[in-house]
Amino acid sequence: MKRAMIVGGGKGGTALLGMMIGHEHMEVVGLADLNLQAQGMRLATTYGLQTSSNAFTLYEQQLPDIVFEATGDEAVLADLQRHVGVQTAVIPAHVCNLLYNLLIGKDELIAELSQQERLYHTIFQSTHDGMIAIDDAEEILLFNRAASRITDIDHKDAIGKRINTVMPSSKLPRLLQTKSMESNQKQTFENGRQIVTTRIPLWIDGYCIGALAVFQDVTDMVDMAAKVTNLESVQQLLQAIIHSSDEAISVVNEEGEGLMINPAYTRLTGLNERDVIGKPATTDIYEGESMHMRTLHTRMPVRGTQMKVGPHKKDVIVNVAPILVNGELKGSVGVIHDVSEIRTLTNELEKAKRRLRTLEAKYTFEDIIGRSSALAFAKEQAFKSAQTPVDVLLRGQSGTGKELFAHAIHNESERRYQPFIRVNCAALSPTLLESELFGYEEGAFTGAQKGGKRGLFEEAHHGSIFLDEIGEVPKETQVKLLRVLQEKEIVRVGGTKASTVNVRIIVATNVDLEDAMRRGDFREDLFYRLNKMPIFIPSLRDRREDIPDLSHYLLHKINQEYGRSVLTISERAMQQLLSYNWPGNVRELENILGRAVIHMNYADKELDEMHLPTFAAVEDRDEHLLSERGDTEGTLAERMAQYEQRELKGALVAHNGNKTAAARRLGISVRNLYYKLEKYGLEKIDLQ
Ligand SMILES: Nc1ncnc2c1ncn2[C@@H]1O[C@H](COP(=O)(O)OP(=O)(O)OP(=O)(O)O)[C@@H](O)[C@H]1O
Repeated sequence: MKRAMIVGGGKGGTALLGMMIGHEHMEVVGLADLNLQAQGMRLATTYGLQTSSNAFTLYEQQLPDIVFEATGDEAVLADLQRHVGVQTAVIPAHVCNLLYNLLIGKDELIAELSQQERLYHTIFQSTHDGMIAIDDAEEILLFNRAASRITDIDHKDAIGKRINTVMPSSKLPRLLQTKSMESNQKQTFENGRQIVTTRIPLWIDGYCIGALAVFQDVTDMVDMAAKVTNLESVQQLLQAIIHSSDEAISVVNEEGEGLMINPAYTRLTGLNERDVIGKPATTDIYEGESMHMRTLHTRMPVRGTQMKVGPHKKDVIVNVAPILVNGELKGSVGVIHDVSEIRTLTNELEKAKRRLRTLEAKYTFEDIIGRSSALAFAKEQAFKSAQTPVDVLLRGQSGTGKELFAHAIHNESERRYQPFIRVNCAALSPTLLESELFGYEEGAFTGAQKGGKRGLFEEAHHGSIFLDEIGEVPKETQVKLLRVLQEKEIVRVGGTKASTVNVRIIVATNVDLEDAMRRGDFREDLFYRLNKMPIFIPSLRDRREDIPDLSHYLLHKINQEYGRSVLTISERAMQQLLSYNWPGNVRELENILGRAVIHMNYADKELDEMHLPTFAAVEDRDEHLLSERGDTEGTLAERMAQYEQRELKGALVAHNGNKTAAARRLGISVRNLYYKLEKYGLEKIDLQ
């Protein structure tokens, strides 16, 4: 064991003395200083050391092997060396100071430390941050409790060891070279703990005497952050999925309070987040019991519940499922499928199918435009009769929409998927009409088809037959019709066997049937049989309030037919349309609008007065034709003939030369009209 003497009894010497007490190779034998401090004195006295204010005297008394100079006063040391040649070592003042401040484990010394120093020590040991200091030889000077906890290394195994032998991954030695601070560096220790550390070079009096690391264990934080980040991204993902869905989705918590909805939900129900989030689902959009609440109570999914939701009472199907996490109820999620569109499409499809099947019955009650009470009454009667098997008589002027009604009745009845056969009784000769309606047996007449032919009544079996212009049916055929109406039986032309047909008969006429009866042209029994369910379709002039709606509807129809895009009708044009008398009813309105659109430029978007014919002129011409009546001389027959000619001309003018329409308006057959025009030389009448 070497005998050591310490020169410098201030803090540095005291600290050095403290370090060496109990050292296995070194025995301190004296402490010399001009100005010995109280702590040094006490420590020396406790351990029975010699103290002196004169280093030479003390040397001579103790004759140590080595003299440590702990104050940095190298002059004293140099003198000693020169005079006695003893081995000396200089402990720089900063090292001494560091030792003094950081010295641990020597309870006696600690007890001597000042209040402030004790406070530093307590903080240093109790701080949650790990602290490791090394000296300029990379040896660990300092290793606090937190450092032990984080590194799993006992401070006793660390103090005094080279840091890399204890902690191979330590970057602290690097600072001795770089001498620059490294803040908030991430590092993973050998035991897997992750830390964030700040490494600080230690400077005293311009010397870098070591390095200090202050670090925190962030392993738990990193784990948590990873979890949080993960959770956040999962939540965002979930939200993105829910938001992009076209199905309306709502999520509630276990209490049934709204947590989340998507835009589709708002679109469907009209409710936004403010109305739903945090609000109880007990008073939600659904009629009756809340599906969410039912699911939360039963913990069972609810599937395929049909409901009507939102301001527009849309048809929806609701599915709700409980949200169970590890068997614990966390809420429920509801998905609402809007099926109204599917319903509409299905209806459209049905309509299309119907059209295909029946070829003819294209219109429904929705296609009958007009809100006037007169039309509404007729529609209501027709609608009601459609629900029953009753045969219907449609009456009204030409062009009022009788055929439209016949279609609508068929399509509203339970026969809608069965045939709808339309027959224009005025367009066929009496014999042809009979064979068409009732069919014929083989050899019934010359040219009759081999094997005979089914009649239209048979074709219409289970469906409806629409006999238009019933007033034109010859009297012989009327008898047969009566039989069908009464017995639902037909006998083919040339046949004897009656066969049953299940047909609803809808007939229409613009002829005054009572008058025809009086004239003997129409059978009374047939009339009364038909008159069970008469429906009168009002003339357009008697429901002028329907003209705007009808005009726009027809304009749209014309646009589609002609590939045009006329959007509006000007105020003045509408006034014109409203003031006209409409002898040709809706058909005439459609014709006039159609002609106007044809004459418009492609760029024109508004139908104006100038596009319409001069109604005044049309009416004047009618007036003129009528006023001529009074001035005419001649016999009754001549005057009758003249009157007839004017009526014929008037009807042709009103219908723009359309002979079928003119004949309809006059209540005569087309054949008859041709005959009369020929008779009066009016075939090439100038309509302008
Ligand atoms: N209320 C209405 N809504 C929409 N379009 C209508 C309406 N009434 C008639 N129309 C249209 O007017 C035209 C004439 O109608 P329809 O052929 O049904 O009349 P009608 O009374 O049967 O005529 P006619 O006695 O000359 O046979 C058709 O193109 C029809 O679509």
